Amino acid sequence: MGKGQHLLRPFISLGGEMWREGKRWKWYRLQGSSFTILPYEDRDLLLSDFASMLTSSKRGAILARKTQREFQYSSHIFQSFETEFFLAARADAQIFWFEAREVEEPSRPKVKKLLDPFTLKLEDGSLTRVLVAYRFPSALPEGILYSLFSEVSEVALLFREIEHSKAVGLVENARKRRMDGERITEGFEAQSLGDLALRVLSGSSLFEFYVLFTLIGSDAKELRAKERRLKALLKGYGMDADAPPIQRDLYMLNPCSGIFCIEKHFSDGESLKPLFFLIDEELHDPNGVFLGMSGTGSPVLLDLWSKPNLNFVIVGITGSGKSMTAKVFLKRLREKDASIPIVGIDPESEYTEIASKFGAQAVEIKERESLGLDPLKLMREGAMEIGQVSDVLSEIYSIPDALQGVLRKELFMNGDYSEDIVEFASSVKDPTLSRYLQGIGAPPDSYVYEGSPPVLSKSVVFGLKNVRSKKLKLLISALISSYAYNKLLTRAQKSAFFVDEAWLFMETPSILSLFENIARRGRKHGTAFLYISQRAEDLARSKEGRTILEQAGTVFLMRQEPQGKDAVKEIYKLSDSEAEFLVGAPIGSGILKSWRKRITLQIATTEEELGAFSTSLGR
Ligand SMILES: Nc1ncnc2c1ncn2[C@@H]1O[C@H](COP(=O)(O)OP(=O)(O)OP(=O)(O)O)[C@@H](O)[C@H]1O
Repeated sequence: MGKGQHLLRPFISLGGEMWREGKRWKWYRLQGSSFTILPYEDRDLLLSDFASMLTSSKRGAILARKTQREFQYSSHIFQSFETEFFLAARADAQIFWFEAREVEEPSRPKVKKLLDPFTLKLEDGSLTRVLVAYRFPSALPEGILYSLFSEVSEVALLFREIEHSKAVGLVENARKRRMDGERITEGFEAQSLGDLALRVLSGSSLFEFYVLFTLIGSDAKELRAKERRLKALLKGYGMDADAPPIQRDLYMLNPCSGIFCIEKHFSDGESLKPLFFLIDEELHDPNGVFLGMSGTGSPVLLDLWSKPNLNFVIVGITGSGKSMTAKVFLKRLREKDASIPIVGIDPESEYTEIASKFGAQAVEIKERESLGLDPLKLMREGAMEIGQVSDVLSEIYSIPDALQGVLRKELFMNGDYSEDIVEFASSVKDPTLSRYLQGIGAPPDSYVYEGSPPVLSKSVVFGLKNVRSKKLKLLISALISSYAYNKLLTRAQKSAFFVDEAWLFMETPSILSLFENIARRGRKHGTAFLYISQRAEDLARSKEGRTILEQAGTVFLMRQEPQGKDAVKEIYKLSDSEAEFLVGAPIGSGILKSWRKRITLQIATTEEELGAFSTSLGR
């Protein structure tokens, strides 16, 4: 379209008033949220807040601004985007939505000159063009404006409440004219007029509103390309926008230039809900560990200790990037604070090779090696409770329910009189129970119990790949985690305990519940519990597994099997599209849910990390 035609557009009209009434504005910074991946009920709440904020502000502007930033981790620079949201409202309005915080008017580069009627040159040398939406379809998908951020540097919604008596007159008039078959020119096409009239007549506020898009380019070519792409995007939604020749005013969020104003559009608060755009995916815990980039390109910083619950669950199919996530997290955690001890249970010995990267000692456990993990001694040291010892032994030695009470009683009565668990097993009076416990005194199990336990320095990862028997793997994991937790973590102020391949334990509820117990006690000692697993759907089937999944303050959901997605969908109340997203999630990405926040996340690794932390298969 030739530029001259802009002047003929019907959306500049005469009769403007000053929009911004001098200096009686207050600016607020508003908090965005990851609207698009929230459950429907949470979205509805946000939309209602949005409508309430408009109604209470009465007149103002909501502004979203995207800035490209460089984010540095170590010596690596990552390109990131930050979206900031502002509200300009009348000084007497009470604003408390979206964590509104009063701020100075956000500074922007000043206009240097008008290059042509549709292009501004800014002080920083960039070129700017402000487009105004002049056609809206009768139904808009929610969050639409947010989807335009790929092209647009700023989105602004200017709104002004129409005095009620005037509003009633306006909608009545428009309705009459429509009934008379007259063309509606005043922007009522955004919603069904009948509904709007009803709502306005029953007391809803009517707003005059404008939607502005600010494009910024380093030169005319880039600006033109952005404008073309934006218009194409808008067309897809049945919207049109163009640049009117009052660019200086529009840049200052003023829809009028002297007596010229851009064409008015009207809506009530309810119908403005789809224009909600306070959307970003940000998780910036102060002092958090850098994990990667959110879906909106913002760096994600996670501080587990700032959450009311320190558990961190990472679930995804094999190869989705779970261990990479855990390794990167642990390494960067230690870089931030070298005093944090880490204990890890590593059934496939994936971490032992690289344990030094997060300052941990690697203990590779072999099957016929004295480990000194005597449950009686652990009990005496306070690392395990009688109930836990009895549950673990019952499961490992397949003791029938009827005899479990007997075992517990024996432990209670005679535990203290036996030197060690082998002696205890041979002194058990009940002959049937005694038969079940025979394995305790014979190899290979006896190796687990005899000798002295490993001397542990500050942090340790136990690799269990060489323990082939699943039963022994489970037994050793249970005992060694209790031992190490008690030795290393209970005295620290902050610590981390991780279990990879946690699905291995799903058939042994006693061990899961031991972990769960560590997680629960961990809160008191500041122990962050990382629980890394495939097969979330299988885990969710056991009571203990489900508790761990449900109660984690932070969860990273990575790629899921099509047939397995339903469990995570149900537990974490995911929408259909989120569940679908997880089925196709690329390596290293997924949905991170941390306390009240929910974002999509791509784990960012440096070359060095990728090289060091990839499994041989991955490499
Ligand atoms: N964020 C990432 N960026 C790039 N590549 C990655 C990322 N995460 C993982 N990978 C690659 O994918 C491979 C598999 O990842 P990883 O071992 O973490 O998967 P996993 O989910 O733990 O699998 P398993 O359950 O089999 O242990 C890695 O070896 C690495 O090469």
